[in-house]
Formats: sequence, C-alpha cells, structure tokens
Amino acid sequence: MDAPRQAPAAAPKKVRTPKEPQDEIMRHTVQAKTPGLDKPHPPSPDAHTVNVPSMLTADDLAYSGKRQRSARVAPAAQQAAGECDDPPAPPPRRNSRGSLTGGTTSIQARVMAAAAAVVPPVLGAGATQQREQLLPVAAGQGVEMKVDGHRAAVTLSKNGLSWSYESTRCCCIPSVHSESVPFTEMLSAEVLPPLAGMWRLPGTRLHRLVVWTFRRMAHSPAAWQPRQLTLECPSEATLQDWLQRINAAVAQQHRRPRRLLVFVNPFGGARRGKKIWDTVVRPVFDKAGIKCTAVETQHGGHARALLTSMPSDELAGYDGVVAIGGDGLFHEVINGLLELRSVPTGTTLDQQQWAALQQHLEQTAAADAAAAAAAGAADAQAGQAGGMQPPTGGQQQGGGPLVRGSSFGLPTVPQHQRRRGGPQRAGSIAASMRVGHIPAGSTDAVACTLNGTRSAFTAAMHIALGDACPLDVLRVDEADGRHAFATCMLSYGFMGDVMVESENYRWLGPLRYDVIGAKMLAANRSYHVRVSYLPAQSEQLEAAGKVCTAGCDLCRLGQEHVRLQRTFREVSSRSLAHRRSEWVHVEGDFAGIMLVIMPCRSEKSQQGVARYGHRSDGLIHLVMVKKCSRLQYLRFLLTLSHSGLAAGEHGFFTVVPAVAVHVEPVGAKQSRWNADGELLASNHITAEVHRGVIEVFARGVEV
Ligand SMILES: Nc1ncnc2c1ncn2[C@@H]1O[C@H](COP(=O)(O)OP(=O)(O)OP(=O)(O)O)[C@@H](O)[C@H]1O
Repeated sequence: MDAPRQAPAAAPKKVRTPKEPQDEIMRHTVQAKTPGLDKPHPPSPDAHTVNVPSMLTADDLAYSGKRQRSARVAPAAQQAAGECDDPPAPPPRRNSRGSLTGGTTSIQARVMAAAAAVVPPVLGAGATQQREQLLPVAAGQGVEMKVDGHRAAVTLSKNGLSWSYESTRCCCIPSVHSESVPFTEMLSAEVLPPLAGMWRLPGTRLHRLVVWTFRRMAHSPAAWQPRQLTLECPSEATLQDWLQRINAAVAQQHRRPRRLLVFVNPFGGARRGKKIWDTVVRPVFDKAGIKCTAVETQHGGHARALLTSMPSDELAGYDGVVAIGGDGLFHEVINGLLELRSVPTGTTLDQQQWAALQQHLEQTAAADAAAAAAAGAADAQAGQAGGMQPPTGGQQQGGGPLVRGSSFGLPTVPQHQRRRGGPQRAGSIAASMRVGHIPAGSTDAVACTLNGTRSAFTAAMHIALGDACPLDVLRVDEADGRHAFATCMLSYGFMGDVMVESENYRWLGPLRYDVIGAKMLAANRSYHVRVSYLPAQSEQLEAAGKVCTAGCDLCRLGQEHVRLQRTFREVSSRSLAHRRSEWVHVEGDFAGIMLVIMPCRSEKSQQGVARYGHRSDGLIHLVMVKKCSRLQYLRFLLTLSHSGLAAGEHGFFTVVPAVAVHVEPVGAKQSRWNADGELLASNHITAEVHRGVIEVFARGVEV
C-alpha cells in the first residue's frame, strides 16, 4: 500500500514560491482558471452527452456545464420536515426512475394549482402562450422561469431554491416534479448573458442564473455528481437580485473553509493525483471561492515535514489541510498535525501513575504465571499448540504493557519549540484545523469510510461545503521511544507481512495486495505474541450493533472531544491508569493481530473490516486470529470481505472492543506492524485510542 516511513530529512523551512525553478509547488487562488471549466457551457444540441475524462470515473466528473441524468429529485421531504419554508408542492410519489411524481389523473390540475399558488394568475394563465415574455413577480413569492429547460414556478426562500414543473416523460402521461436545493448544498451562483443564436430573436432571449451544486445518484446517494442548475428568465434585474441573495446566503455558511493547504501525491495509486487536482478538485474549490496553496509532494514524509516545520503564522492562515492521494498521505497529514499537538505538558503525577500501572501489570503477570503453572501441564501444552493463554511472568519483556523508553506521557522535545508563540500556539492552531481526503490511492479506505465512495468530486464537495465530523485516532508508542498516530488500522502478522512484501511489487499497482495476499496465505505464518488489552466499559458498548452512517448519534458525541482534547494525551493516560486492574492478558501463537479504529470500508470490504465500527466511538476493535489452517484463514478473510467482523468469539478468531492494547512479540520469529499502510520500526507497541481528536471534512455515509 505505502512506502516505508522515511525520516523527514531536508524538509524545506517554508513553502516555496512559484518563481522557484522546480514546479513542486503550485500556488493557486480562486481566480485560477481551468480550461473548459471556468465558465458554464451554454446548452447545446449535444447537451446530454457527458465528456468523461479518460482517466476519471463517472463519479469524478467536474462541472462540465452539461446535464447529467439519473438525478434523485429532491427534498420534498425537506418541506414536510419543515426544513424548507417554500410553498407546499403537490404530494409527490416516486416513479420507476426515482423521480417524484404525482398521480396520473389529477396531475394537470395539481400543477395548475401549484402554479397558481406561487405565480400570479395572469402569469400562470398566460404561461403557455407567452413563454419568453414572462415578467417575474416579486422575489420570494414564486417566479415562472425555466429550470434546466423545464418551465417551472420557482421560489427563493430563506432556505434555498425550490420549484415544481410538469413533465411528460413517461408515455405522454404528464407528471409533476418538485425539487429544491438548499443554500447549504450550493457552492455559488453567477448570472450569465442571454444565449444568442439565429433562432432566438432579440427581446425573446432569456438571461441565465447558474447555481453550482451537486445531485445525488438515485441508486447510490453517497456518490454525488456535479450539477449546474440553470434558471432562465427574461428579467436580468430579477436574476441579479437572486444572485445577490444566493451568494449572500452561501457566504453565511460559516463552517466553510476559505483557505486550504493541499498536498498532492503524484505517485499514489494509479498516479492520478495531479490530474484529479486539476480537473476535479480545483474547479470545485474555485466555484466555492476557496483559496488554495497546492504542494506536490517530492518524497515520502514530505507533507509531514512541511506541516511540522511551517511557521505558526503561516499555518494559522489555513482553515484546513487536504491530502490528495491514498491512505498513506492522509496518515502523513494526520501525523504532522498531531505531532504539533503533542505538547509536552506531562506532569510528574502522570509518570508516577504510569509507573504504578507498569508495576501492577508485572505483579498481575506473575500471578497469572503462577495460576497457569497450577493449572497443569495440559494447559501449558495447549498454549504451545497455539491456544490463547494468559501470559507468563517469566517470559515478560519490557515490564508489562508499557513500552520501556516510550514517550507515552513523557515530555518530548518537539522541533517546533523555537517557534514564535511556542508549541502551545502551534498545537492550538493544529487542533483547530480540519483534514480532508481526496481519494487518489490504491485502497482509499479513509474516503470509503468517511464518504461511502471513492469519488473525488464527492470528497471535494464535502470539503467545499464545510462538512465536519470527528475522527478517532490511535496513538501508538513504540519500544524505541518513537510514536505514531493511526486512523484506520494497525496490523501485525498476515497484514504486516503483506505490507512488507508488497512494497517490492509496487509496480503491480493495487493488484500487488491480491498477489502478495495469496502468497502469504500459502505461507500460513504465525507468530508468538503476548497481548494485553483494556476492554471497553459497558456504557461504551451501547451502540454495539449499529452501523455508522451520516448523522450517527454516537459519532456526534465524539464532536465534544474535538474541542476538549487539545492536549489529549494526559487526559486519557490518567483515566487508563485508574483502570489498571482491568487489563486482560492473552498469549499464544497468532496468525494475525489487528487493531481496527474505524469501519475501514473499501472495495475489498464493502461492509467494513469492523462492521459496527464508527468514525468516533472511542473504541479499538481488537481482532486476534489464532494460528490456524490455510482454509480457516481464508474463511476469516472472506468473512472480513463479505460481512465485516463483529465483536465476539468466532472459534479461531476473537474480536474484542478495547480502549488500549499492548502487544509484545515473544521469540525470534517476528512480523512487522503496519499502521495505515506505514511500517513501524518496532514490534513492541502500546496503543491507545483517543476519541474524536481530529476533525475531518466529511459527514459520514449517506444512505
Ligand atoms: N512524491 C512522492 N514520492 C514517493 N512517495 C511519496 C511521495 N509523496 C508521498 N509519498 C508516500 O507514498 C506513500 C503511498 O502514498 P499513498 O498512500 O498516497 O498511495 P497508495 O499507497 O497507492 O494508496 P493507499 O494508501 O490508499 O493504498 C505514502 O507513504 C506517502 O508518504
């Protein structure tokens, strides 16, 4: 998946200017034009064709100015729910296309009634005869216009635009369609001059108001498509008035970013990063009026090094950081920001508490060893055969679940200490930043989990619309004193081996994971490890069995932690120390150990690796797969791929919700830890989950 972690050596002190010879940095502002995308295309005879860039998927279409089909006609339900104060539209039903439609007998009456309700009688009655000469009525009461070519009564309310129109698409039976687009889903609007043409006489030409927004696909609401909503009307004054009101309402969406720092990995996945930036993301940010500084990464660790060495004042100029690449680049950005936040505010008390915990665990391990010895030789035999056994104190290395020399809870000397305002300022700026991920990698589990799709356009829209949700982070302390942060998954054994091997086969692209996976399955390796974990408390398991979707209540609770946990380390370590008697110890031969933090959905695992995992539930889904046959491991992989893993004992593998985990390899035969696709240097780790410490530009999977 990713390259091994590299030391951020020779990182530039600050972002270079465009005048510098290499084009590693592309600075763009909103005014930057993208050929073919900077202005809307006029409707043309081929207006229904969609020009798909050869390297992009249909979902990645940027604003092309051409109408897309298969729209989900929208939110009449919003009106019912009171979210929209537009005039009530006729009660709709869904037809086979997913469009809202009225009944067959009274449709004409309904559309006339709807039109009469919003359009003055003289305009409504004369509409069919005087198509191009209609005068708009006062804004807010309904104006007869053409919306995407359909004659409709349009209302601009305090929530957005709504309209209804008659259509005879199906067997000449007319039906009424109602749609609305709230301001929260608009990027911006602009007024365009009337279309000129031989067939349009002067005086009958219509002025155009274009609203940049998106539409949901009927079969997959999570995947969005660009939409250029065009309102046509003979009165330019009306459209100018509406333009002001729409753009003013959009400007009031206070959570939208204004300036972003964008990292583009040109070598991630199928090497589409730069193309996706140019053709999909930049046009969206352009329409949303977002100023960007785009940096093309030069090597692994470049993004992280830039973030951690950037002066606080410059960092403070951004509302967020966007990673265009795979999960590896997202991991780098998260690590850079959290590195800034790892302010050394640890106290003596914390260290004492940790020392006490360490001592207690050594005692517990000794007691367990005594109990195991008393249980007799049969159990000991089973332990050697690969069963999960309590650890024996005699074999304990490193003195229990805490890694010796770990920086966990201990002061470190961050490189940003010399900065103006000190580390506290840099940490506080980093804490206020949201992180966005535009999928352009091999797996893109982060994007699939956050947005439910690998569509770069959808991810860019979530960023531009200012969506926000909290994300859990796993802090991993290695025995050699280093630490790292992971947001997806930490794995040892099978997944670690696949990671190590697949780095030599990068030229195979995403296929490398399948090829090396098959090789590792055939090798059927297992490793002797000692696992200690702190199980989740019962109140943390309330949402067990609930799938994480957009608006998930559990994840919303995690939002509180984003604000609270600016210096998150000590809060958590103290609470762990208070629960020191609850640690559970297991030892044995394992084919794989996985610490799953988010659902980790991907094309290979549609339901997610942890089926009931959440973006921000404060839990680690600890998966322990005992030494087993190849067939059993294949079964495990199929379960993971088809239905995802749920908590419980499943024969040869176990899934336990936990909040902290310590893993210590025993013996010479060892695998490597794979943290979100990055290989860790040490195999002896302590990991602890921090709930909702980082905020991402996402809203969860819409269903
Ligand atoms: N210019 C670069 N040259 C080489 N490696 C880079 C460069 N920029 C970033 N990297 C590193 O490449 C690794 C892989 O990148 P990324 O995750 O974006 O793609 P991927 O591995 O193909 O996708 P996924 O993680 O979804 O499988 C990351 O560890 C990242 O740090």
